[in-house]
Amino acid sequence: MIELKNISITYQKPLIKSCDLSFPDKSVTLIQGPSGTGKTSLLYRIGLISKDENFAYYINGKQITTSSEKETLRKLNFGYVLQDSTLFEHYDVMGNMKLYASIAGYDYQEEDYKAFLSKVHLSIDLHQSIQTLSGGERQRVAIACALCKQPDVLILDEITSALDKENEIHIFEILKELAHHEHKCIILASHSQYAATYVDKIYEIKNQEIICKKDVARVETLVIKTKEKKLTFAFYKDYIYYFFQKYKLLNVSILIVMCLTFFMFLQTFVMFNYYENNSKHNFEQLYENQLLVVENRASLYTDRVMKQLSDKTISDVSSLDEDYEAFPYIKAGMICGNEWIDILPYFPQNHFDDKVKITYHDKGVYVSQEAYDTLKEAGNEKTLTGEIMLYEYKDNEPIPHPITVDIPIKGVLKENVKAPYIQGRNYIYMEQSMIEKLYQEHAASKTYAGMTLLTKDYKDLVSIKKDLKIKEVYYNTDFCDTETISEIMRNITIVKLFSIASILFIFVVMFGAFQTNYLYKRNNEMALLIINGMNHKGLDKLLSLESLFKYLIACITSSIGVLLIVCISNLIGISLPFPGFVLYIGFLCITFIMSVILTKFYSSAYLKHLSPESVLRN
Ligand SMILES: Nc1ncnc2c1ncn2[C@@H]1O[C@H](COP(=O)(O)OP(=O)(O)OP(=O)(O)O)[C@@H](O)[C@H]1O
Repeated sequence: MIELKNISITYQKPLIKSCDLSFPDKSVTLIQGPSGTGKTSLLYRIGLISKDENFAYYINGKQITTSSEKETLRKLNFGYVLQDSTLFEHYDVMGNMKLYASIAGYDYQEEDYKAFLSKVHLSIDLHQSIQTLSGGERQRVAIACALCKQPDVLILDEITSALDKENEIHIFEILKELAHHEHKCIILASHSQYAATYVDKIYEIKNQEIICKKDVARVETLVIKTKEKKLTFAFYKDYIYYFFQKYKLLNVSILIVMCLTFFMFLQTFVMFNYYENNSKHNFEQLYENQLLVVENRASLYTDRVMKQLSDKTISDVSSLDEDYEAFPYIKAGMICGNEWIDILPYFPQNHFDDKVKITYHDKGVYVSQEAYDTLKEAGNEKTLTGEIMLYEYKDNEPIPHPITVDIPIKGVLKENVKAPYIQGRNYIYMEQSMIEKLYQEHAASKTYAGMTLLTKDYKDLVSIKKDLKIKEVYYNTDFCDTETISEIMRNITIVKLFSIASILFIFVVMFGAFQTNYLYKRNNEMALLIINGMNHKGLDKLLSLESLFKYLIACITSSIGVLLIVCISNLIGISLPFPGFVLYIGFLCITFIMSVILTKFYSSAYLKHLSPESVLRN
């Protein structure tokens, strides 16, 4: 037996004054009254649909207070057939019955569904669309759906309004049979003139009072089910599938937004990595991963006075942790006419082949344009013939060693090629190994004016510079302008992060707009699910699984899109890199976490404000 004590209903003005009501088991109770007197409002309270808690609710003498008790009752024990809105429009007849059955934890065969339909005297196709049913058929399908939950209590609101007299009477007979033979507690609100004959108890609402007009029901104890079954994965899967069908356009729009965002996100990574690597490569062409260690600030350029490298500086350099190669710098040069030409060392990594204007021989020295002009005037156009000077140090004073050479000139360097060792432009580049060999052969003591350090990459160079600075060792930095490169790289990273943040921001806004729209369109379905006992956790899970499904489709589609673009661009000669595996997994993790958080955020906010009673009334 269901009992409501001290129930009163007031909206802007009082609708029903305080009273006690009871609804016995194995009986049909009718709530009568003129339109607008509060029958539906009362049914929402009896069916635990309303959030109004201004009265005491008892089942078999036990008071029901918590929302989880109410949820379980709605899920397992109550069946509802409410005015116009108990069917899920996008399901067919069997889809609707299946959904109601699975919410309460039942799974039937086709034959069972046909039996439920025949209980309400319907013999329609199980796969007929709900939208094609007549008003009377809809009402009977709605009763069949409620019966699929095998409810102990049936709440029905104006279910015969669309039926002719014969069918109306038929329905009342069915309800009576269900109450008396299947032991259900049936409570209905109806205007029908025939209803009173078939019911056991009648409450009439008149002048804000409820009076019991008839009571032939025996007091029985309601058998209440409490053992809840968890909703199966199949339930969520079917539900999501059907909803994708119903809101195709909206779902496709959400998917397009997600795909575009993911695509832009990946593409930004790919493009920026390409740009970053390209810039690095270009800088490597422009600069050398090289520096010259000298004894003091005055010798930073080797065309100035150079001091001998001290033991302390040599030991400071040899104690560096980085990966590098060190070569002695031997001060060298030659006098040509009235001009002094510096002889500087070059290494295979200096890529002079890209900087040559004229090539004369396969091997030999490179000369600057100015040195070439000086040599040409002296009649030395294609070979370096004459005396060059190599310096060793005695008591810190440079002592020249004149050596006669006849070396071919490999090529003349372009005019814009500046030698970082010196400030002038009159120079000859000779292979380091050749300078060292000549020095070994002619100098008595091996003393050096400096040390050239070569690193494998830019990163090591930056770190060596830092260490040398700490050790207060002087070095020439003109080989590689690390500050400018770092600044440019930093700027690229900032632009990259800013672009990604903008894309994510657009994603959040667009996703939010679509998701909110999507949820509000589903008000009716969500309200029906809540009424039938699905709690917020279940709905949360449903919406999260939907999002996950969309997320997976968007991920796969956009990844294929990016891979295709990279492949096509490589085929047509633009060598875009593939996004790295770690980068890609990172991207998937970030976007997945964002999708989960956003879905949770939007669905929690939405569910918090969703009132099934208001939704049904609209
Ligand atoms: N949430 C609400 N806020 C304000 N007024 C409400 C609310 N819900 C219902 N009402 C009002 O309460 C009155 C009773 O409505 P209710 O639907 O319960 O009546 P009813 O007897 O079922 O009517 P009918 O027979 O026409 O279906 C109506 O005037 C309605 O406008």
